[in-house]
Amino acid sequence: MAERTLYNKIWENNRVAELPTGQTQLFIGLHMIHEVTSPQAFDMLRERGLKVAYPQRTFATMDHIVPTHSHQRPFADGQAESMMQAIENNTKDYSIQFFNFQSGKQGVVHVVGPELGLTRPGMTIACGDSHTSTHGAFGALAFGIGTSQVRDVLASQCLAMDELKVRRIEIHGKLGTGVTPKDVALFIINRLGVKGGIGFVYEYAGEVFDSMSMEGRMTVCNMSIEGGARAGYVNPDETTFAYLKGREYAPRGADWDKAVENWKEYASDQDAVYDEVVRFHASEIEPMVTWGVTPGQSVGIHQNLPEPSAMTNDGERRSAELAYSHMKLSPGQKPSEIAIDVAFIGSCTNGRIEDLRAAAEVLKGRKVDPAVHAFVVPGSMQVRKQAMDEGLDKIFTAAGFEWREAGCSMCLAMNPDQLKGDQISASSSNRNFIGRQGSATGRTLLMSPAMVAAAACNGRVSDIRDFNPMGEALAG
Ligand SMILES: CC(C)[C@H](C(=O)O)[C@@H](O)C(=O)O
Ligand code: SF4
Repeated sequence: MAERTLYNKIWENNRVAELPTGQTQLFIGLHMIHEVTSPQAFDMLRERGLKVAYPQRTFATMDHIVPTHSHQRPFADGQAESMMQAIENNTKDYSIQFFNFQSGKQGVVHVVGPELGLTRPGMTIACGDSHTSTHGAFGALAFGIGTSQVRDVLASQCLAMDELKVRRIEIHGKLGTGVTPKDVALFIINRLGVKGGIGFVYEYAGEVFDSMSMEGRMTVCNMSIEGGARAGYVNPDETTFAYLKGREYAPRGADWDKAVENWKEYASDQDAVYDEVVRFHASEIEPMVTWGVTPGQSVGIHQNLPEPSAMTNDGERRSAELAYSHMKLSPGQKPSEIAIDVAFIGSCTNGRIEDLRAAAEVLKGRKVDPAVHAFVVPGSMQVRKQAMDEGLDKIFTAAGFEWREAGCSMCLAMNPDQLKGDQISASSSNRNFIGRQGSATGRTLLMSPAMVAAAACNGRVSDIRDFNPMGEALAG
């Protein structure tokens, strides 16, 4: 038998049955829900008189619609308030643990699961949200599902799934100064395409991932879906175990040692067989910024924006032309010529403590350009608290950033945080689709949190490497 990947092992371990459709019935170890994709799923359960099969395996939070100026109830927006009430009632009726404001644990679902130690190696994880791939950073098999599948998981703790192929993406060497996991994610998508991962799970490997923090691995796994992959993972290692140790839901005492031994077994075998292997070198990766309307339309900070006429692929060229007309940018421009109106730091891609630390490091002793509206939205209440314990909130506010409550905020703008007109944002989020940040003509530039901070201070897209940590721009 061929040696197995982590994907093969988790799949086989959780296989319940082969279905007549050719799909596999897969057991789901952890199910997370939020207020947007769960209400109809509960309605469907009620209509059929079904119970939740394993309520102790589902955990709820709310994130998308939460206002970030204040968590004060009732919310000013009646629709947001009623979505909030729906999740309160549903979790109560079906005895599901709900991380509400009072718990101090509310936040973006993909920040909350890992930080509470709910996300663990070797698990199958599902959530009605495309960025569920984030949890793969722990060596879990985690995928986003639709509302009818949320119903299926609630009712049976199982999903009918098609088998996926595995592409191993190796990045060798060491990342240069100022090059972050976000740049790695944008680089991979740029090279392999926004549809390149369709039908695949991505296994991220090589020195770059071996030496990456859990926060960084989460950033990269989070964006697997932006490259078309249904899921992405990093094999569990000592970094994974160190992150999990002592977390609220992580095993303790003798159970901990047993769990670690078991988790190690899930890592892909040395000679595992992959459907594809792709290799890059870290030295190819620069700080990245998107210029278009897909996360694949990006350049290194010192490259000029590309010429559509030079693109040999028709679809790519048309997409670039559309992007230029929406973005009001031109081929050949330099990223540093793009002025910004809004700076947003947050989201399940880059709203964790390390992201906030990296941005605060840039902002120490600096001021936001007066023309820029800058705000930071911690990914969860726990991230927010930790940041305040470290004094990061003071650095942000002294620089001119607003310090907000936890939520999805302007990542998706299903709340009052929205671009106006054709404003341009420098954003640490994951999608730059047309209309994504609340205005049909709004424009989004994706980049790392440190790059957002730098852009906020300069009023335009900037190379993070031109800043030193002491608050002065480096000469030259
Ligand atoms: C609202 C939700 C279904 C959606 C998703 O699935 O990803 C959102 O989180 C997003 O980032 O676009
Ligand atoms: S932060 Fe953004 S990407 Fe993440 S779940 Fe919320 S809306 Fe989706």
